Amino acid sequence: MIDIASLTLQRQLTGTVRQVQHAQGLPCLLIQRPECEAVVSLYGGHLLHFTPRGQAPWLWLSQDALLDGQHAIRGGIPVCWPWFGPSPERVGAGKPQHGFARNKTWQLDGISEDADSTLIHLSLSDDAETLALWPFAFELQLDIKVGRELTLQLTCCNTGDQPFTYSGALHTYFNIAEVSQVSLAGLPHNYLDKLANFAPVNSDHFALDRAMDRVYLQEDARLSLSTGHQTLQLEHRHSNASVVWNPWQEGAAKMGDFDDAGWQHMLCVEPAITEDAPITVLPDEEHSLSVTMRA
Ligand SMILES: O=P(O)(O)OC[C@H]1O[C@@H](O)[C@H](O)[C@@H](O)[C@@H]1O
Repeated sequence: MIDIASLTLQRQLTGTVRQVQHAQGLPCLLIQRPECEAVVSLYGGHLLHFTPRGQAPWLWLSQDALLDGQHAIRGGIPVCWPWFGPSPERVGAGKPQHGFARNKTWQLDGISEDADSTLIHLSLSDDAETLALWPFAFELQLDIKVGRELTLQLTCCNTGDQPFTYSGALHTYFNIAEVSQVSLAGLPHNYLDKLANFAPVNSDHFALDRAMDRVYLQEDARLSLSTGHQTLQLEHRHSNASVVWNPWQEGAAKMGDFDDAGWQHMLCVEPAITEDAPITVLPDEEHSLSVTMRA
């Protein structure tokens, strides 16, 4: 979890939002409200931390996460866009896993506050670097609403004159008390097992007792996740899959930014648009992927 004491105050932006800098250099927004506390990194448009008052943090962040603004951040909610997973054929081989949005610095467009929530508006547009990876003009908007509950809405607008096709995910790392205490309800009985070359598997029981990297094909999932700290209701919108991932001990050990004990305290449950059914956005049109989480 992020240490709020490692954030240096730079500027009070509104009654509930301060611009801060993490000790490793990352520019962030610290949101403190009577209902909750949250930290958003402008690098990646990345929610690092969300804790409703009186509860355990909802999100896991690796103790070894690289918060230097040069590397994708291990934990929180990375934005995977404009593709999910390895670069697909239509994009060309050898491009960054999960797209480029998580490795770009986003712009703060505005902050709206009301009696029970704060809404952070971020955006990212094409530039020479993104056009070299993916030759389309776009504006990507991320609205993060924090209060007693949490909503993220990722909207991509086609600002060019060619249609584009995308996949993506809000790659949420949940903070769990202990792997054996996790339950996840609302999944279909079939999934594609990425650890077995996407083999279809039929199973009516979910237990977090091994490495998993699963694609549950389901539109607009309604899931109930018991983390051992609390039970969260997850409402995915305009997604076609829920991706469930835990690398387990061996997998985590291969990742330099994954702390040794971390795999026992995290589970990713990700609203995703997968390459099975990517979305095409016409010029001047837009598409949104979103999630709401409530205890
Ligand atoms: O290490 P990365 O690029 O952040 O990806 C982490 C994981 O993200 C998951 O969403 C994928 O299903 C996994 O296959 C992948 O290993």
